[in-house]
Amino acid sequence: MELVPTLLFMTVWMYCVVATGFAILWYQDRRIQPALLLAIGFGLTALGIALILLRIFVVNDLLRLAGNFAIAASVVCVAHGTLQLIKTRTSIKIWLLLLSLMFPIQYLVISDNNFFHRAVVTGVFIGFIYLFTAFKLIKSTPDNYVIKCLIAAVFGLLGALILLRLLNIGLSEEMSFVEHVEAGNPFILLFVLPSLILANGIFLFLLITTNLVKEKDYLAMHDFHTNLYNRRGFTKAAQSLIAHAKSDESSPISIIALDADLFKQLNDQCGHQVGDNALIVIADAIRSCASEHFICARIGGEEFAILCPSTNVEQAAELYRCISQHLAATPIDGAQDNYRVSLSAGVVAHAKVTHLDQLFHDADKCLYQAKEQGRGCFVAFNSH
Ligand SMILES: Nc1nc2c(ncn2[C@@H]2O[C@H](COP(=O)(O)OP(=O)(O)OP(=O)(O)O)[C@@H](O)[C@H]2O)c(=O)[nH]1
Repeated sequence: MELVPTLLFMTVWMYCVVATGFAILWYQDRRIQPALLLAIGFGLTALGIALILLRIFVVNDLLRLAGNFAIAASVVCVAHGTLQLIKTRTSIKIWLLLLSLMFPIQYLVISDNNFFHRAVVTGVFIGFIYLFTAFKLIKSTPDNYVIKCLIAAVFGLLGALILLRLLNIGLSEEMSFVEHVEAGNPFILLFVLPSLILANGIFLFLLITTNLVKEKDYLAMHDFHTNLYNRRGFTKAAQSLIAHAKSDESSPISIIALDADLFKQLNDQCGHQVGDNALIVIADAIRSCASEHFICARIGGEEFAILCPSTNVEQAAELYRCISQHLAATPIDGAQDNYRVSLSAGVVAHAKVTHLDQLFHDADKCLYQAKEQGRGCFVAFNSH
C-alpha cells in the first residue's frame, strides 16, 4: 500500500481510539460535557478521513459530499468541545461558531475542487483555532501552569505551521485533496497529524483536569484528617441515600450522632496532637464496624455521625457497642497506656425520613441526654 493512504488509515484508527477515550471519559463522569462533544468530533473526523480514503478506490460524488460534511461537522464539534473545556465566554463561542461555518461553507461555495482555495480557508480556520486555544490556555487559571504552557506551545506552533505549510502546498500545485493523496504528497498529513496531536493534547489536558476536579470534589466532601465524609459530604450523600432508600416499619433508616467524651481534657493534658491521634482512632473504629452501605462522617471537631439504611434501633445499638469495644481495645499514641477514648451517642430511627435536619436534631437531643447520663452511653429517641 502507498505511504500516504497507509498513514491516513493509521490516522483514522488513532482518531477512533481518541474518540473512544473521550467517550469513556464522558461515560464515567457525565459532568464533563466537553468530552462528549470531543468524542463526537473526533469520531466524525475519523469517518471523514475514512471516506476520503475510500474515494481513492471508489469515485462517488455522494461519498465526497459525506466525507466533506463529516470533516466540517467534526471541526465544529472539536472547536466547541475545546472551547467549552477551557471555559470561554459565550460571546466568543458564538463568534467562533459563526467562524466555524466557514468550513462547511467553503464546500458549497468553492465548487471548483481547487486545493489552494480550500487550503487557505481550512488553514486559516484550523490555524486560528489552534492559536486561539494556545492563547486561552495560557490565560486560563494558573493550576498546572507549566503543562498548560507546553500544550499551548504545541498548539501555537502547529497553528502557525499548518497555516504556512498549507499555503505553501496550495501555491505550489493546484490539485484536489484526493489528487494530493493519490500523488502520495506527505504534506497532506499536515491536515491530519497536527489535529491528532491536538486531540491527544486535549485528551491529556482533560484527563489532568478531571483528576484535579475529582480531587477537589473529594476534598470538598471529605474530612482531610480522618478521610470520613465532612458535614457537607454527609448531607449530600445522606440526602441522596434517603431519596433512593426503600424504608418501611421493619427496616427504618437510623442516624447515630456520636461525640468524643471529655476531649478538651485530653487536649489540655496531652496536647492537641494526641487529640488528633484519638480522632483517627475513632474514625478507624467507625470504619471497621459500620457496613459499607452506611454513611460515616466527622461533622465537626470531635463530633461524628453515621446514617444507617435498613437499620433499627437495636441494630444501631449493636453498631455503637462494636465501636466502643474497638475503642476500649485501642490505646492512643502519646496518651497514657491505660487511657481509652469513649463516645456518647444518640440514635433516631424512622420508617420514612423526609427531613434530614429534623432527624439530626432529634439524634443530637439524645446525644445530649447521653452526656447528662454520665457519658460513654447510648440513648435512643422515643417519639411516643
Ligand atoms: N485535637 C483536636 N481537638 C479538637 C479538634 N476539634 C475540636 N477539638 C477540641 O475538642 C474539644 C471539645 O470540647 P468540649 O466541646 O468542651 O467537649 P468535651 O471536652 O469533649 O466534653 P463533653 O463533650 O461534655 O464530653 C475542644 O477542646 C476543642 O478544641 C481537632 O480537630 N483536634
